Amino acid sequence: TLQCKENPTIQREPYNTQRTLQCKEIPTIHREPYNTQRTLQYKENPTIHREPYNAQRTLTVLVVNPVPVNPVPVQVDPVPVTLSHDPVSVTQVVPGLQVVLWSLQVHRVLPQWLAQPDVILRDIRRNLVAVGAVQGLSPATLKKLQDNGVTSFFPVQAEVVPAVLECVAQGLLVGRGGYRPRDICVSAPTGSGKTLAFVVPLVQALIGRVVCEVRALVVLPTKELAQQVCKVCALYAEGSGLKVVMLGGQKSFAAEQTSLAEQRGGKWKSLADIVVATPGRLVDHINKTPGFRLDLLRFLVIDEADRMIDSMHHSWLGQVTKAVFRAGSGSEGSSVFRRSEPTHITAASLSPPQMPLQKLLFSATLTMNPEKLQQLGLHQPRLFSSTHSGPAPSAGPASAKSQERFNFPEGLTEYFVPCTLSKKPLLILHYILHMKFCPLLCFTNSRQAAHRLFLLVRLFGGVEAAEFSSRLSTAERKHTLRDFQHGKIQLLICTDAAARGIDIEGIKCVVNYDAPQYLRTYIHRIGRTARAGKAGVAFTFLLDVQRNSFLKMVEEAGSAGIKKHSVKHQLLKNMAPRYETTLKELASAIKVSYLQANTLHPYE
Ligand SMILES: Nc1ncnc2c1ncn2[C@@H]1O[C@H](COP(=O)(O)OP(=O)(O)OP(=O)(O)O)[C@@H](O)[C@H]1O
Repeated sequence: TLQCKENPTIQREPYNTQRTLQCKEIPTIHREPYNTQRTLQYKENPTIHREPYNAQRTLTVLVVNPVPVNPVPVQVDPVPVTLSHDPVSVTQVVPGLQVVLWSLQVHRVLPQWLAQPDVILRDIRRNLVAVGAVQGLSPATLKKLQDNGVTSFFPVQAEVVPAVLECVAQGLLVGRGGYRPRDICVSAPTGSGKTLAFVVPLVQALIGRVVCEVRALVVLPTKELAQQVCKVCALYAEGSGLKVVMLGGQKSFAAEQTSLAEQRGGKWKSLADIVVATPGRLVDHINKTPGFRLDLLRFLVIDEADRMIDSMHHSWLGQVTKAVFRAGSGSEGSSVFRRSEPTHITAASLSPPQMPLQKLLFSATLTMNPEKLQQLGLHQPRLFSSTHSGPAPSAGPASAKSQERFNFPEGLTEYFVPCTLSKKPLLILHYILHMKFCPLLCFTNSRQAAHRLFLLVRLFGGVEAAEFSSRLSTAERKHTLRDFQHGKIQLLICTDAAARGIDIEGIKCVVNYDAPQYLRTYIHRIGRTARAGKAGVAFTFLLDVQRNSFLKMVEEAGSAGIKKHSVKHQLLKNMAPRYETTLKELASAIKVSYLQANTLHPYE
């Protein structure tokens, strides 16, 4: 009998910190002096929810140099083993055997909720569902959808809208069957309609509220995205009495404070039901705005969730959670429903009922890494996904990363364009001027590169171009996006500031002028086209040195196939003389702009 004990200092699971794995070899060890390595497997019950990220362990026993037959069974003392991804080796000298080496290796097995999601069909056009056929929608919601021209739901909406509505079918306090509602995670391709999948049920759930309090909070990574989602919320809340407030720094801090709460009769009253915010601004208001309370928050929507998890080092979620379960907050005195941070479920903890906080996560590239998702403290999560999970990520972060697979929009065609550094500007001009790919969204890897390319295209002439990056002020960025949307700009040269979530109708072509370094970046960039079931093309310019690794990355990620698109040298040749002149003009333009920048900001 071999026994190993887990190190009791493992903190991740509050109520079960030590286990004993017992493995018995059958028959006893002395039968095989020539076969010195065996694998014993101990499988954990996969239904155990307390431990979402590792459900299977392998104990490998290596018996070195066994002595001849010894009929007495070998008893090995329990040895504490710290759980880790790498095999942990322990050496013991055991009577009857010279040395026993054994190791405990953790095999990461995806928990059931991640391995077997509710499937979202990918093909939007062929899987539209008439809104009237979707369960749980109120007549007011149906009317609103009709007014906004939505007659059918996209697959993600047809799955997620009823699932959220089911959680509030018995009111905001309890979910289905009287239980705390499960958190919901949604992984569906770019442009598949995730925004309406949460806006519609949120508005319907809150429409009957009596007192105005912040009950829904939507957090997004950038101002532009927050503004876009805020617009959709406002559109669906219009006429319902629900108030939607945006906190993203578009207005001054004081103006945002005024829109959140006001003092009446010596008491603070909320002026917002739904708040759409960027994390930084949100935390500022939590800490500095009197009357801004989250202690009745019912829904926390985290859009672009994988990116928001990456920004967790700023601890915005911790601040939100603190505000949600703030002890001694105003509502505690006035409400019969006290609120405390959920811990173990006991009969006492369920009475009186308290307002549950339900988290809804959305992304086109939602991480399937349970350890990352763990940071969000999800409650019995339910996953809706259009991606079929691959094999469980094996040990170690590197291998887990390389196996990530995502779904690409159905109508997207991907190409790579072999090129050299000097040919890239000519190629982009060729795409616009000769191939008439307009409007064209072009991504570079830095704001300097975007600016240089913008100057070059402008000097070359014949193309209405603009740049979009952090070089521009918020107002300039807003105007640029609007002009692009209205067709006044043919070529928008941008950084990854425009890669996520931005929804501009009519973009038929995306060009990765600089190949993206990360798969997620690629997926979000190319996802600016082929939205809402429409067709679109994406080109990626690849230098020879980038080619193999990039193509491997894209293929492994689940791309339907990336084709080669070569542009004949002859086609670019005609533009070459003008291009040479432009390059010279560009050199002096950059010099001038550098000198100007240094005169204006001599210390930068
Ligand atoms: N049921 C529908 N009928 C018609 N158009 C819709 C419907 N649902 C969404 N759309 C449109 O589809 C487009 C894409 O939707 P949305 O921006 O919500 O996609 P997304 O999944 O959030 O994309 P991303 O991952 O890039 O953020 C929007 O222009 C939206 O108005």
